[in-house]
Amino acid sequence: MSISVQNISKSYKSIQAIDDVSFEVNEGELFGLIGPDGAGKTTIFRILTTLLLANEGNAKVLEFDVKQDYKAIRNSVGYMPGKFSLYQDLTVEENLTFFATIFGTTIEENYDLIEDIYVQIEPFKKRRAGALSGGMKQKLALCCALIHAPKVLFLDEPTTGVDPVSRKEFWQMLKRLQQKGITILVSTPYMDEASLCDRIALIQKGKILKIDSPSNIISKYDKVIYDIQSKNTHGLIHDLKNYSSHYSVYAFGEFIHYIDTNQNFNPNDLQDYLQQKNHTQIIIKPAQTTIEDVFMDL
Ligand SMILES: Nc1ncnc2c1ncn2[C@@H]1O[C@H](COP(=O)(O)OP(=O)(O)OP(=O)(O)O)[C@@H](O)[C@H]1O
Repeated sequence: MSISVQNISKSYKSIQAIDDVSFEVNEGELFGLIGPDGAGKTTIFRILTTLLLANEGNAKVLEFDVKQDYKAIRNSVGYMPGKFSLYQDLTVEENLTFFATIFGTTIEENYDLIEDIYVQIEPFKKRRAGALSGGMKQKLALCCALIHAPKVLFLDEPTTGVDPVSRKEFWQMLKRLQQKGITILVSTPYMDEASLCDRIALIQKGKILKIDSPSNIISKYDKVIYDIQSKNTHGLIHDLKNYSSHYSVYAFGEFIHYIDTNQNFNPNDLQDYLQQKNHTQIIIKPAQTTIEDVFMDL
């Protein structure tokens, strides 16, 4: 077991940031904390990286206790905080040297671990970190978190504000790091990234609502979702919400996702209803369930 969290709670004055959270991350696993802003993800990261004490519960990282063994944890984990963690006025190279030095190592010593990532930013090594693009900042921050060869890597919303191509590349990098034996706990508000993790915890309002592999979470979802479209999207949402047997209606990409309460739901009846409401170019077809759909129904 690389990470073990047992019944952790934390409040900031009257705000209950996390409430009785428990989960475990296996050695070498890529585990995702998936949830919207304010769900409590950063609080969990800060407790596990020994920057914040929980009010209740216990947590261990690499068998070290977050309270008693905080020094050992700090030496053996890498942390990439959500908010930009680099020194904006230092260059790429200076930032990396700084992080290597505080961990008593050098860039050369662990270069093989960061090489894949560093070669992409090396052409800009004399540029100040503050003048890098979002994707490049993210790669540099990852290099800095890796420079002391941590066994566990904590990545808090590493892809927030990063363009889709860089996001994709970033996840490919994470997979390669995982193959090198690093355990990774990553958080993201992007539901499409959830499917790239081995297991995920869906978290909302400080509580973990589900923990499983993305495929199990989807296959255990027992409702049938329909993709619905018509020429008048705004009116469609309104009319679907007024359909007497509707269960849920929400925009999903170019379609509306619709779930009916009736087990014997007949799409033709809904088609007739929408035609009566003067909708045209109506499409009703079964949709693929996604993690986002499961989340919407929690
Ligand atoms: N220092 C603090 N003082 C008071 N409230 C806080 C503090 N830090 C976090 N909170 C509150 O605790 C809750 C959980 O915040 P947290 O930052 O852990 O969530 P998050 O899932 O990481 O979201 P975000 O991406 O917005 O940071 C939120 O309601 C937040 O407003």
